[in-house]
Amino acid sequence: MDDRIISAHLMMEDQTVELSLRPRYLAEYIGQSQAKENLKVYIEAAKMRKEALDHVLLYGPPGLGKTTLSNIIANELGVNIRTTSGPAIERPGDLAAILTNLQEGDVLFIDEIHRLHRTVEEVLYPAMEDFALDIIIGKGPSARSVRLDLPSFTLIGATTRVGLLSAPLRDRFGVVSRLEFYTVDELAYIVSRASDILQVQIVGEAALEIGKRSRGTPRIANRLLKRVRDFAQVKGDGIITVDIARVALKHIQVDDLGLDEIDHKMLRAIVISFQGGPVGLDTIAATIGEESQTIEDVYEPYLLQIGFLQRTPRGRVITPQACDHLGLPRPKSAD
Ligand SMILES: Nc1ncnc2c1ncn2[C@@H]1O[C@H](COP(=O)(O)OP(=O)(O)OP(=O)(O)O)[C@@H](O)[C@H]1O
Repeated sequence: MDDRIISAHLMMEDQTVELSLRPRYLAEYIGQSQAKENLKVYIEAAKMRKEALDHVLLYGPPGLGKTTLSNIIANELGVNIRTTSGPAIERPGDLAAILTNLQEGDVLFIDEIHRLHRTVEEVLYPAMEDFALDIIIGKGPSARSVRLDLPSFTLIGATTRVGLLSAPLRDRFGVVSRLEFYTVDELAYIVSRASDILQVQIVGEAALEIGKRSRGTPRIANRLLKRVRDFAQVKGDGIITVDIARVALKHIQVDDLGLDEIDHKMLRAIVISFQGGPVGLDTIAATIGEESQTIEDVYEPYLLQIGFLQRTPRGRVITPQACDHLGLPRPKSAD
């Protein structure tokens, strides 16, 4: 179970708070200017033409706001959104039931779309292309295919692993947007906005401090804010000052770049046990007792982004910056 404070995965405790913090309009959605500007134009154009928006694929590490953006798109279009996920649609019939219940122009949001079963994916192709459902009636030689018209709709697919999408599925998305890690200033803004909604007073510098340690990820920023708020209430007078923020973050063991004990353990293992690498992902995973996939999807992207790890064909290699941050001597491979 992935229950680290700096996990970008959605946790039970996040759910109620996330709902209240979720921006509802593009104007409230901070950052991601490239994706946002383009979507603004496409949404406007679809509304002018009174047509469904082209299908949209959103990809990037977890917690960057794919679900939030999908809800905003539906909201801006003034249509309903139906939310499901790749693994939840077990059979073609399940997808057919969802598709036939959509109304003209609706958004169908499929999270983790890379996990759709092949047989389900095949139902999606004509649905995306022609807004039609091909149903096979009967069995054996007398079987025949009947085409059923569907209302026009927008499929929004979200994935953390775009490389796992089959080419025919990927090709059917007219709009493909990669969500990027957020800057510290953007995260500080998200923290300030969330504090307003939660009615907690926070000073600008404290919001920046939380932003710096949120691994470029709004979900983590909001979670850290909640923990820091607790400290401000119990150890202070309820106001989040920079000192309170620092004390709280120290207590919850998130360092000034947002790394926790497991990140430290992993990076240290690469330096000490594997002389800085290259070392294979599975070996790292076995050494620190985490799943390779979790490391690859959730933790590693940020370490790559801040230049602490490099991916080479022979495995992961530590960088001089990472050694300096950990206070360890640079191995030969890192120089
Ligand atoms: N651009 C943004 N501006 C303000 N808040 C944001 C933004 N993006 C995300 N958030 C906040 O972060 C939380 C997590 O976002 P969201 O659930 O959309 O992430 P996600 O990328 O869909 O994650 P997952 O990959 O787990 O589905 C939201 O509840 C919202 O409060």
